Amino acid sequence: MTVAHAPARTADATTGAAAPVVALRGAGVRVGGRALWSGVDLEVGAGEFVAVLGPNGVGKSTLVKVLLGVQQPAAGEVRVLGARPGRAGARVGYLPQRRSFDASLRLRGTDVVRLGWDGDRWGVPLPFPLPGRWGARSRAAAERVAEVIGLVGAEAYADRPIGQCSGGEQQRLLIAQALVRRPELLVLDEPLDSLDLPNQAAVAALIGRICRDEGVAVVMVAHDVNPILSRLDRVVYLAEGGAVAGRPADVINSATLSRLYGTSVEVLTTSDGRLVVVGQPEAPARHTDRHGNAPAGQDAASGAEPGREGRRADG
Ligand SMILES: Nc1ncnc2c1ncn2[C@@H]1O[C@H](COP(=O)(O)OP(=O)(O)OP(=O)(O)O)[C@@H](O)[C@H]1O
Repeated sequence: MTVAHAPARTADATTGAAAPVVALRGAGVRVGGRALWSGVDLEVGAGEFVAVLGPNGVGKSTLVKVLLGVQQPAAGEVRVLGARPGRAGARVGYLPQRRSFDASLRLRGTDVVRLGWDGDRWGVPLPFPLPGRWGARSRAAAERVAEVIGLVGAEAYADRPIGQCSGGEQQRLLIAQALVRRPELLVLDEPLDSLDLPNQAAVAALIGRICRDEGVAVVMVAHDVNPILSRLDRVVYLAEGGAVAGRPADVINSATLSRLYGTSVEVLTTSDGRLVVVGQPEAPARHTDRHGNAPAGQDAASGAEPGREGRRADG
């Protein structure tokens, strides 16, 4: 895989040698007795931004689970911050896919961010100051919470109940929650999902800034690569049985994707520089739920033959 510049490294827990933030070598995974993807080679250095792309159901969220240590790889080697996945604790921040809050939820944005600091130990923070050492810890937490709320630009609505914040505002607060313990790696599962275009652009810019200015490595599952395309260092494109990783231009092109999927895939560039992938094989039949009740042989969304509809990369 082409690496634009040498990734910054951390010490490997076993060997003591310098190690990238994330390293997958020949990694593969099986769920429910079925191989999802295999042969994934990927290195992510400090401050690098990498997107995980591929059709629905191909195993993007499963790759996230592998990085978090929740899902064991079936093949190859996976290291996160120089250790086996799941060992890095607060050094890894995580934003799960599709979280929504009930409008009547009383928890404020600030409380949600604070849960990222000590929610695993204390639940919702106490509303009164604590004395002594606990007071100092509590003040440090409050300062860090205020700092990350500033970092994501959420000051104006952080004291509002989270359920009354917009989708974009909630997403910024959840990113702040994932950042509050100063992670070196941020793993984001479709953080732009269900946001409108201006909010997609704003949250993408925020994530890019976190990478560049804070030196945090970001691995982000994306349904549409376009909002983040200009900010990415690398992409990993998953397919049933295979994968390809590299710089966006080296991966998201007709020749590479046709080779990966074993069928003719066209990557078109629109006049405003957006990528559209045409002919990418649709997800396996398991994902019929995402396509309504289309008649056999017809896709509900596009009316096209399954797997032949145009879609933005990756879609
Ligand atoms: N524990 C499990 N047992 C059996 N199958 C599973 C399990 N977890 C996930 N799967 C299946 O593995 C496949 C990959 O799931 P995953 O959520 O990783 O895909 P994805 O690429 O993130 O999909 P999407 O784009 O729709 O979010 C799906 O077909 C899913 O149903």
